[in-house]
Amino acid sequence: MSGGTIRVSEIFGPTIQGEGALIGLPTVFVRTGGCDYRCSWCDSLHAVDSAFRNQWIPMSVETIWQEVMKLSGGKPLTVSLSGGNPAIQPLRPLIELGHTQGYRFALETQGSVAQGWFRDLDTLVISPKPPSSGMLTDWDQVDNCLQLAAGGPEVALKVVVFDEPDYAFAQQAGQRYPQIPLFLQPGNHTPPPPEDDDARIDLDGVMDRMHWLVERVTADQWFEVRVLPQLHVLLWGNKRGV
Ligand SMILES: C[S@@+](CC[C@H](N)C(=O)[O-])C[C@H]1O[C@@H](n2cnc3c(N)ncnc32)[C@H](O)[C@@H]1O
Ligand SMILES: Nc1nc2[nH]cc(C(=O)O)c2c(=O)[nH]1
Ligand code: SF4
Ligand SMILES: [Mg+2]
Repeated sequence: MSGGTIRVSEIFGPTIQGEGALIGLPTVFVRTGGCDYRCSWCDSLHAVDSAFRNQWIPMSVETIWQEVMKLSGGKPLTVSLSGGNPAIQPLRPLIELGHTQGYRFALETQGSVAQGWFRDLDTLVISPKPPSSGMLTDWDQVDNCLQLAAGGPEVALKVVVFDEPDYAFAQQAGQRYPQIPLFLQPGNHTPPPPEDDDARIDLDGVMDRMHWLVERVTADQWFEVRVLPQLHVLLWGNKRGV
């Protein structure tokens, strides 16, 4: 066994990456269990809420890798590491193993925990949490994440926006990191678990927020930002495993 075990909520795919910088790219997801945050609107509570802890399996790197290989048919692709907060798991050995076989790794995190192995990633997406989440962003930690990633992965920022205060927060993020591509993503209202498979998100609300966001950034002549919906949410709602 190489390294410690990783707490896994689910492994699924291939599907397409539905969000941000890699939108549309075929990918296999490894979703880790456990998060140091609890956002009011988290759409992945099954990987956050300790009520689901019994569904998080401690897996060896080898077992995870077998599953990724099976799902991808052994053909290298980008593995998306999400959660929960994947940054609290010992992921370095998994990334090292996958790289030896030509796979790439994109990791999604809120930027609250920085790891030395961020530099080994191919893509790092930091998604600082706006006021509507109820969480407080520690920008020093986001800085640490970016410092540890320097010279390594492509980095992008992604901010979920539900309302005007969230939009102002996103503008601050853009001003703080003018060199880093910034993606704005309208929030969705997901019904809480155990509803999953067919649970309907408020698609009309998502579309309204998307329209509003486009109007907002164009009226502000904010021409550096990118506005994208969650493509997988438009296609499948909050269904798991896609
Ligand atoms: C479930 S999180 C897991 C990774 C990490 N904990 C994070 O928040 O970046 C993956 C992405 O989904 C976004 N997200 C979570 N709930 C959402 C919602 N209700 N609407 C839109 N995006 C959401 C997060 O902001 C993050 O960018
Ligand atoms: N297709 C697809 N794209 C995604 N992008 C981010 C996701 C996530 O939940 O982290 C996600 C997800 O769950 N599915
Ligand atoms: S940080 Fe990410 S996984 Fe954790 S509660 Fe917030 S959106 Fe959910
Ligand atoms: Mg999701």
